[in-house]
Amino acid sequence: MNEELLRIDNLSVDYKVRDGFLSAVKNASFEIRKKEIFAIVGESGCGKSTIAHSILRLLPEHNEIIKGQIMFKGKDLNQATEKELEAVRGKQIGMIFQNPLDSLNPVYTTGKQVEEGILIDKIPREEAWNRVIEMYKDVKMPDAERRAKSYPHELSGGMRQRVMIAMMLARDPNLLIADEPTTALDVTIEAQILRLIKQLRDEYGTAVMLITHNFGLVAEIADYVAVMYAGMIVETGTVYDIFDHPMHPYSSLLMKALPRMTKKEGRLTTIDGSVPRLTSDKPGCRFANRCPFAKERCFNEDPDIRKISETHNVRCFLEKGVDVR
Ligand SMILES: Nc1ncnc2c1ncn2[C@@H]1O[C@H](COP(=O)(O)OP(=O)(O)OP(=O)(O)O)[C@@H](O)[C@H]1O
Repeated sequence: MNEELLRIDNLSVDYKVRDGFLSAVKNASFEIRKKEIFAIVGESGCGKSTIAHSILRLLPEHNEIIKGQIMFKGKDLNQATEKELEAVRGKQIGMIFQNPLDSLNPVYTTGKQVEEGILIDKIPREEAWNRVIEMYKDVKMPDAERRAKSYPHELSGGMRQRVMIAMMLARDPNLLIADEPTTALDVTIEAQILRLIKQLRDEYGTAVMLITHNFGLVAEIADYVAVMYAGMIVETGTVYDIFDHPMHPYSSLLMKALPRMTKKEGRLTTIDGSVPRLTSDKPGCRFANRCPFAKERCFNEDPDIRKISETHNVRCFLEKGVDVR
C-alpha cells in the first residue's frame, strides 16, 4: 500500500486578475500512493479545487499560471502536451464534481453515457451494456436496469452522482479526483456516497483524491489528510496524525471547532479573523495574523515543511507544535 502514484512538488498556481496576480496555491507538495484515499480539507476559497483542477489542466477560466511538478506514474503532467493529457483524462485519472448535471448530457439516457466511455475501449456493444448494468449495481443504484434507461433529470442528485462514479470507474482509472462530490446532497446521501467511494476503492483499488467539507466523514474514510489554509498546505499526515495529534495551530483550531458542529453535521465551522488577501503575497506564514502563537518571525519568514514522522509533515516554526483542543 505504499507505491507512489501522484507526487506534487512545489506546485504554485497564480491567477491573473485585474489588479495583478492572485496566489491561489503556493508551494504545495504531497504524494498519493496507489489505492490510497487522500483528503484535502480547509475553509472555502483556500485553494482545494485549484489543486484538483491543475492536475488535469482543467481550470475553466484559463487565466492561471501553474508552476512546479505534477508527477503521475513518473511523468510530469505540468510539462505534458494537450494530446498527452487527453490520454490521461478519464482513462488514467477520472474526475467527479459537485454538480453531475454539468457533466451529463440531458438528451441521452444515463446508461448510454456510461456505455460511451466503455465503448472507447472497443468492447462489443452488448458486452458494454452488460458492463453498464454491472457498474450500476456496483455503485448501488437502486433498480439498476431501469435507471440505466433513465435520463439525468429523472434521477435524484445522489443517483446522478452514482452515475458519475460508475462512468469514471468503468474506465478503470488509477486515480479518481472527487471535488466536493457530495456538497449539494443532504447529509444521509452524502454519507452513503462517501462510504460508497471507500467501498469501491477497496474493490477496484482506485486511489482517490477527495475534497470535502465534511470533516467527520474524512476521519472515517480517508487514509491521509492534507490541511490547507490560504493556498498553503500547512499539515499532512494520516487521519490519526491530523485528528489525534494536530501540530499546526490552524489544524488544531479546526479540530477544536469540530464538537461545535452545526445542523449540517460534520461541516466545518470557521475560526475568528479573516484570510489574508492573496493578491498581495508577502513573505511570512499566511496564518500568522490569526494565529494565537505567532511570533515576529512568523510575519517575516515563510516556514518550511518539517517532517515530524514518516507520515506526518507540518509547515510551522513551532518546534513542538500546539494542541489547543
Ligand atoms: N479563475 C480564477 N480567477 C481568479 N481567481 C480565482 C479563479 N478561480 C479561483 N479563484 C480564487 O482562488 C482562490 C482559491 O479558490 P478555490 O476554488 O481553489 O478554493 P476552494 O478551497 O476549492 O473553495 P471551495 O471550497 O469554496 O470550492 C479563491 O480566492 C478564489 O476566489
